[in-house]
Parts: sequence; C-alpha cells; structure tokens
Amino acid sequence: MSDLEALKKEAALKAVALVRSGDRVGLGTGSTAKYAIEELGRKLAAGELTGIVGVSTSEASEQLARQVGVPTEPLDPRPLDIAIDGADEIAPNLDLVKGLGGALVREKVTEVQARRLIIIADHTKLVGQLGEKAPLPIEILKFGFLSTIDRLRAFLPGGQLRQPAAQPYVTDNGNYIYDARLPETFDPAELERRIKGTLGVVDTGLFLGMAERAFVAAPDGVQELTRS
Ligand SMILES: O=C(CO)[C@H](O)[C@H](O)COP(=O)(O)O
Repeated sequence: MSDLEALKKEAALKAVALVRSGDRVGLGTGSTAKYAIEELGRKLAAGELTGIVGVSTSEASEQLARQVGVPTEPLDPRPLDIAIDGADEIAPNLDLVKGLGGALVREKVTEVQARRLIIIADHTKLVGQLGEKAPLPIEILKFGFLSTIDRLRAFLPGGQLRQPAAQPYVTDNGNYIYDARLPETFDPAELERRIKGTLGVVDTGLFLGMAERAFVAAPDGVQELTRS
C-alpha cells in the first residue's frame, strides 16, 4: 500500500470509530470512502458492530458493501445517523468540492439527510479556498448538453465536458458532467444558486455547510477539523 493509501485508510478508520451499532450509515464513494466501507464490513464480521444498515451513494459503493457484508437499503425520507465520504477539496470552514468520482448528486441527496457528515481525506485535499486545485463538477442532463454548457460558460468559462475516452463520462443517473474552473474569488452560496438556476443543470459538487467534521491524514498524524 502506498503512503497516500495508508493515510486515506487511517482517516477512514477514525470516522468509522464514530459509527454505533444500529446506525443507518451513508456510504460515500471513492478511493477513501472504500476504506470506510471495508472497515464497516470488518467490524460487522468481528461482532464489533451490529445491526447497521448502509445507504449507498453509487453503484460502486453498493457493490462493495455487498462484497464486504454490509447490508444496504435504498434511501428513504428517514434521517441517516451518520454518513462518511471523501472529498476533492476541503476549505477551512469545511465547505467542500466533491464529485471528481462522479457521484456528486447521489452523495448530496443522501448526505443532506445525515445527522452527521464526516469527511475523510489525506492532506492533499486541504485548500485555502475552493477551486484552488480541483475543478467544480457539475452534473448536467445529456439532453441539450451543448446548450447547457454554453449557458454555464457564460459565467464559468474554461471548463470542459468530462470525457476521459472517446465518449463522455456518464454518471449513475445517466447524465454528463461539466468540470468547471472556478473563478479566483467568488461567493460560494451565490455561485451555487446561479449554477443551480441554469437550465439543464442537475446539481453541483459544492457541498456548503454540510460537513460536521473531517479527519485529514498527514504523515505526522490525523488532524480532526470541525466546522467553524
Ligand atoms: O466526491 C467523490 C465522488 O463523487 C469522492 O468522494 C471524491 O472524488 C474523493 O475521492 P477520493 O477519495 O478517491 O479522492
């Protein structure tokens, strides 16, 4: 396991330590969330946790949960006790950019119902300001996507349709993703409103005011950050 992978796992274990028997747990998506799902499976098998139920934020997390023995159920209107997920950027106030793994919509729809959203990451995800390192993923409808991108480019120039191969990337919801470059200065809540008000947009990877705490692993230990 590389050093970075070991750090992600360390952060994940800290978050899973907050899960209690009987909890309904939002299962995040990505290479860091994977360690949390595996640890939940391990704890269930070892009898260290009982009666937990996972709610998956992607097809990939659902499949992993099944593989490691975490029972799951679909999202319903009841609150989740806790959700554990990774992030692409973490601002000092714990506002986030998420979605480089493509699961931003299901993550947001699920995690907004969590009493506690716990973020796990390695130290490379910390930024002074959102947009410093990562683009902002915006999920858009396939239908009319070129028109939607035109509308977005009017105030977010420089972005691009996510297209890792010959065909555009398709989300679990059957949509495309526009990876927008964020401006140097912006008001996150205002930008979120503007993007979501753009015809053809499903949702954005801005997770504002949602995370309760973050475990961020660095070579000298795991830092626990709480929302200011
Ligand atoms: O938002 C996400 C998926 O939509 C992921 O949580 C985010 O991309 C971080 O992934 P990783 O832990 O692999 O760096």
